[in-house]
Amino acid sequence: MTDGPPLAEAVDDIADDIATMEIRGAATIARAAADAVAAQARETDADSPEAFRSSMRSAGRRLYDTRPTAVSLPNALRYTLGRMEGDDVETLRDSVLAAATAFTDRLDRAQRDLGRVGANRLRDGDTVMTHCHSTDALACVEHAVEQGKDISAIVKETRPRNQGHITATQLREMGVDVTLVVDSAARRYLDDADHVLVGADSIAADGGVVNKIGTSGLAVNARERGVPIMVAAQTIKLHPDTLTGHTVEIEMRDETEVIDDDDRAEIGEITVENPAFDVTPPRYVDAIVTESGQFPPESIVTLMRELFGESADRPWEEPTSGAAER
Ligand SMILES: O=P(O)(O)OC[C@H]1O[C@H](OP(=O)(O)O)[C@H](O)[C@@H]1O
Repeated sequence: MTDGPPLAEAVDDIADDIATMEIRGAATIARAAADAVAAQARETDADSPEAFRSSMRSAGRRLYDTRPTAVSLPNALRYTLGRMEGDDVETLRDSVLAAATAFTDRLDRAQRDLGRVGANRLRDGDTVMTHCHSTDALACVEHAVEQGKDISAIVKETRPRNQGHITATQLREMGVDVTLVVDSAARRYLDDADHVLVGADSIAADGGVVNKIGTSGLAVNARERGVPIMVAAQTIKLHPDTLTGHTVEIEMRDETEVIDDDDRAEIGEITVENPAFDVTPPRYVDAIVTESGQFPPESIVTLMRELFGESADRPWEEPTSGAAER
């Protein structure tokens, strides 16, 4: 719970579901955040413009504090809260609802357009190796299949939460042949792969790709084997804070995702670490596929500047004292 203006039930529910990963995947999180913002705008009983703005910021902070790594979440808040305008409650409410709808429409369009670009990199008969579960990455395969290409997949299970099982299920629904392997078998099976295809939770200004833990090791092995590494990431994955030198916070998740309490007790005193993400340096990435085309990682900064300028707003934060409220 957050101190401050009351939150719509949907905001608390969605925030809890993001934190516990009932809702997961960067694009899905962004959509859920926009839905939560819309619910707050609809349901708040704020009766003055100031109270309305404060209530929306409060919802934004509750959502922002759930998971730290996927920038799609703050970018969803930037888009929806950043377009809040008006001098009365009804106009403010309408502006937020319109922004939330526009944002989710853009998400759908971006993933479709990105899928079309990514599919062009896949040839008939190709095999992709996947890591974790990414809707952006799967959009590329789906589009290639729709083009009539025969695509196979080697799917890494992706410990500790086994999101590879979701990938395998969805690829089968597309009619793709799937071979599921444990993470440690990846190098052995890279010889059978034509591409490594992964998503991203955040992309830094230097082209570094923040994605599920294990991506960087996979990329290094793929480079050594000569297998190209393709990252599918719509532009809401671009992390504007990195333009000004900030680093991306890597989420550390609960130890019980790695080992249950009984097994742990049996082993004796140990330290357990569970980072959810790692950073793949740009030199191991061949292409970042976005809805605006594909980019070598080193030039992604140009796109980032175009979209965000030089700095990133934080419209969920309280204005500093003395600053005029927009
Ligand atoms: O936006 P889409 O492409 O669906 O997902 C992007 C990324 O989000 C996931 O994180 P988590 O499972 O939420 O920790 C994975 O790391 C995946 O590559």
